[in-house]
Amino acid sequence: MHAKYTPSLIETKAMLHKWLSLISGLFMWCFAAVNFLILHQPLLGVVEIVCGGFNLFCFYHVYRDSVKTWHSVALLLSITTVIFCVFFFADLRAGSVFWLLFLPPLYCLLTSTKSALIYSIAFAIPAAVILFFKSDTDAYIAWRAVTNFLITYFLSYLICYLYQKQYLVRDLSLQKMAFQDPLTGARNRHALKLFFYDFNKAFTKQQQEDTHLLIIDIDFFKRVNDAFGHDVGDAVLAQMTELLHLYADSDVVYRIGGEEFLIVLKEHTAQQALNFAEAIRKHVEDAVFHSKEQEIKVTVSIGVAPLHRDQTFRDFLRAADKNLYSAKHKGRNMVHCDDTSKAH
Ligand SMILES: Nc1nc2c(ncn2[C@@H]2O[C@H](COP(=O)(O)OP(=O)(O)OP(=O)(O)O)[C@@H](O)[C@H]2O)c(=O)[nH]1
Repeated sequence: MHAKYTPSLIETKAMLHKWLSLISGLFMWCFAAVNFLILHQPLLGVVEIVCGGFNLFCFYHVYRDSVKTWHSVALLLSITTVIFCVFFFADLRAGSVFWLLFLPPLYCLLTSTKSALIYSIAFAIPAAVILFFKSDTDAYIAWRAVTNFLITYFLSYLICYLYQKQYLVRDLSLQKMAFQDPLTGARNRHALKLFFYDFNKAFTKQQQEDTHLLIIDIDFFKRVNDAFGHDVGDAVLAQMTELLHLYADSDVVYRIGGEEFLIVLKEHTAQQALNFAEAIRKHVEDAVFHSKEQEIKVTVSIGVAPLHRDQTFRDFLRAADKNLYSAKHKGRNMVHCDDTSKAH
C-alpha cells in the first residue's frame, strides 16, 4: 500500500492511526460504562470493552514504536465491529445508523483508497440489509431509508477518495520541486539529506555495510563555461546527468554542487563500487557532448567512499571530498577510493 504514497502521506496516516486508536479506545470504554450502567445492554458493553482494549493496545504499540502492518486493519475491523453491534442491537430511533457513515472515511484514512472501496462495499451490504429490516416501521419507509443511506455512505467515500488523490498529486509536485534540481532533473542536496536520514534509520546492518557513494566532479568545467558560454555549460551538465542515468536509477543520482554529482550504490562491495566508478569515468572520457553545434569533450574525477552508519551528512561529504580531491591532485580523470587509486 505504501509504495505509491509520499512520505508525508504515510506520516499523516501513521498520525491518524495513533490518535484514532487512542480516541476510539477511550470512547468505547465510556460507551461500555453507559451500556452497563444506564442502558442495561451488557452484551454491547462487553463488545466495547474488548474492542476498546484492543484499540488501546494498538495505541500502546504506536507509543512503543513497534507498530505492525496488521494493526491498522485490525483497528478498523474492531471499530467496524462495535459500530455494527451498536447498529444491530440499539433502537433505530436512537440514531445509531449515523455511525455507519463514519466507516468509509475511516477506511480511506487508515488504508489505501482501493482497499477502502473494497471494505466500504463489503460492509455496505450487511448494513443495507439490517437497515431494511429494522426500518420497516411506521417511522421509516424502508426502501427509501436504505437508498438514502447508501447514497450518503458512498458519497462520503467519494469525497475522501477525491481529497486523498488531490493531496497526493499536490504532495508529489511539491516533493518534485523540493527534491529535484530544475536544470538537470537529478535529485538535489535536500533529497540526499533525506536519504541519509533513511539510511541511519531504516537500512539493515548488511545494507549499510554494502553502501558506497561516488562523488563525480567534472574536470576544468570553468574552461567549458569560459570557452563556450554558460548556457553550453548548462547543456553539458544536463547531458552528464543523462549519461549517469544510463548507469544508475534516477533516484540514486544527485547533483550536489555546480559540476559535482553523487551516486548512491547499494549492495556494492568496495571493489564493485570502484569498477562501477571506473566504467563511468571511461564512458565520460569517450563521450562527446553537444550544444549549439559545438562538440565538447570533458573528463571526470571520481571519489569513492564507503558510507558508515551514524556518519553525519557533513562528515560524510568531508570524507568523500577528500577522496575526490586526491583524484584531482593526482592529475584528474581518475577514480580514487581510500588508498587504492587508478590513474589513466
Ligand atoms: N554552466 C554552469 N556552470 C556552473 C554551474 N554551477 C557552477 N558552474 C561553474 O562550474 C565552475 C567550477 O569551477 P571550479 O570550481 O574552478 O572547478 P573546475 O574548473 O571544474 O576545475 P576542477 O574542479 O579543479 O577540475 C565554475 O566556473 C562555475 O561557474 C551551473 O549551474 N551551470
